[in-house]
Amino acid sequence: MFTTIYALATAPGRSGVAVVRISGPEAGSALAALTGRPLPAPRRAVLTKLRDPRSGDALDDALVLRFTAPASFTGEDVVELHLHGGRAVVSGVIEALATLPGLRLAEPGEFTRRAFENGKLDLTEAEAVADLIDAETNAQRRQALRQMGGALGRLYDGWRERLTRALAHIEADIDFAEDDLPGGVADAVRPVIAGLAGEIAAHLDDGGRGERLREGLHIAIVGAPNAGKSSLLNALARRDAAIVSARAGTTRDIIEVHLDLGGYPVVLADTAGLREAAADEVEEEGIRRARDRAARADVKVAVFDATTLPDLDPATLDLIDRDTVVVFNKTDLATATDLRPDLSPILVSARTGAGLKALEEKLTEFSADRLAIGSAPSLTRARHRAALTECRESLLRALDAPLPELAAEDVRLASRALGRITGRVDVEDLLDVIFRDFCIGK
Ligand SMILES: Nc1nc2c(c(=O)[nH]1)N(C=O)[C@@H](CNc1ccc(C(=O)N[C@@H](CCC(=O)O)C(=O)O)cc1)CN2
Ligand SMILES: Nc1nc2c(ncn2[C@@H]2O[C@H](COP(=O)(O)OP(=O)(O)OP(=O)(O)O)[C@@H](O)[C@H]2O)c(=O)[nH]1
Ligand SMILES: [Mg+2]
Repeated sequence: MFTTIYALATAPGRSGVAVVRISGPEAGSALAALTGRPLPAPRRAVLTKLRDPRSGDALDDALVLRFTAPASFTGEDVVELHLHGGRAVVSGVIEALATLPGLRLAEPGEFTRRAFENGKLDLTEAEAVADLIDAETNAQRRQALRQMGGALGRLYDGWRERLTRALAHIEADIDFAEDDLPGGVADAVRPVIAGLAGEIAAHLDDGGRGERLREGLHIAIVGAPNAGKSSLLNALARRDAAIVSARAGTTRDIIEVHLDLGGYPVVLADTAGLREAAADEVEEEGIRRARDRAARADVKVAVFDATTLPDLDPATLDLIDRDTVVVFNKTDLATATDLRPDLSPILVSARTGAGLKALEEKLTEFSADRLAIGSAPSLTRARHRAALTECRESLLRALDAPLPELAAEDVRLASRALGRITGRVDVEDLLDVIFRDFCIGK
């Protein structure tokens, strides 16, 4: 039914070891063609010479490993070639595989897609494989591992089972009722549906933490020109990411750096200094982008120049809300910094590094507050959120339905919405979109 696919599973380029993975019915014969020997026992690594089957040219002394269907990652016959990670070794092996009948290069995510299609993983677990590969911080890794272990899928499958039973109840009522049906859903089923609608609402009302943990918390640095925003970004990033100069209006484009704050992923953005009289239309556009980023950020760092105290830039003051950390910068130059305790400013010097640790701690606190996940699994994608919202709406409609037949149809829709998240029902149209974002070889 499936062709046999192959791809480099490790990162491209020169490396210590490179792994080429082959999956499908011809995986074993491909291995035999490269070694010219009988197949090794499954799940046993064997050191062997690989040769180009046409020329007999030596390709590598490799460690090879095979898995037999269905006991493999994809559920198919799988062969792994653990090669010396030289470019010519890898390209030689890939070219040799290309000449074998019934084999073709895998598309991004195709191994994992096959694992899904062979029932090894549900869709949330497959998505978690991609998330684990993309995980850059401990908290992201923990969330991905939990989902890959099936926690989210089990939650949704459990809900779906409850709906299946509720549906059976409603259908029995329809079958056995006398001519005069009482309207709507029977009293026995009502609390089941209402209860589930409530659980889904609570699950949805998580402040988007699972999704944010995947994407990273967006923090925008805002303030007047020359306040030291770019200097602060560089100090927090510990590299020279943004241009710093004594001229007001230096930064125009948004400069992003990725930080790991106590295991939480953060996308920190430097923005153009806010002022009324922009020097030109380029700076004007920069300020527009700065305001836009500030509006969309999860958290803002409002930077003020402490040397101008007690004057504080009004445009920056305007942006302060409960998601804002106030920073007084250039405290190495300022004399009076004990003003405006109402703003709880963090006193820093981007130049000397004073106060940066306190700022990092404050931002870590914000990140933990916005991103920390509890013991229950969180939804991690807009796709999950949309399906759950649809599910809940169908359940609420079922409760209001004037006829049991209509209620049954709404419960069916609700159940299908859940089934689409885990990939139990009609997902064909979704799969291309989901697996497109995977790495090649995964
Ligand atoms: N060399 C190598 N390392 C790897 C992978 C791989 O494919 N190859 N993985 C790939 O992502 C991950 C491990 N994931 C795997 C998941 C399932 C099976 C597997 O053989 N499953 C069988 C048998 C289960 C068992 O023995 O308990 C099965 O599910 O039936 C293998 C690897 C990470 N490390
Ligand atoms: N003494 C002192 N100077 C600083 C400090 N932080 C920044 N500066 C200086 O202030 C000037 C402006 O710094 P930038 O980081 O470019 O300021 P900015 O807020 O990014 O400015 P724009 O991009 O124009 O909005 C530069 O000359 C910096 O060296 C500080 O903590 N102490
Ligand atoms: Mg700047």
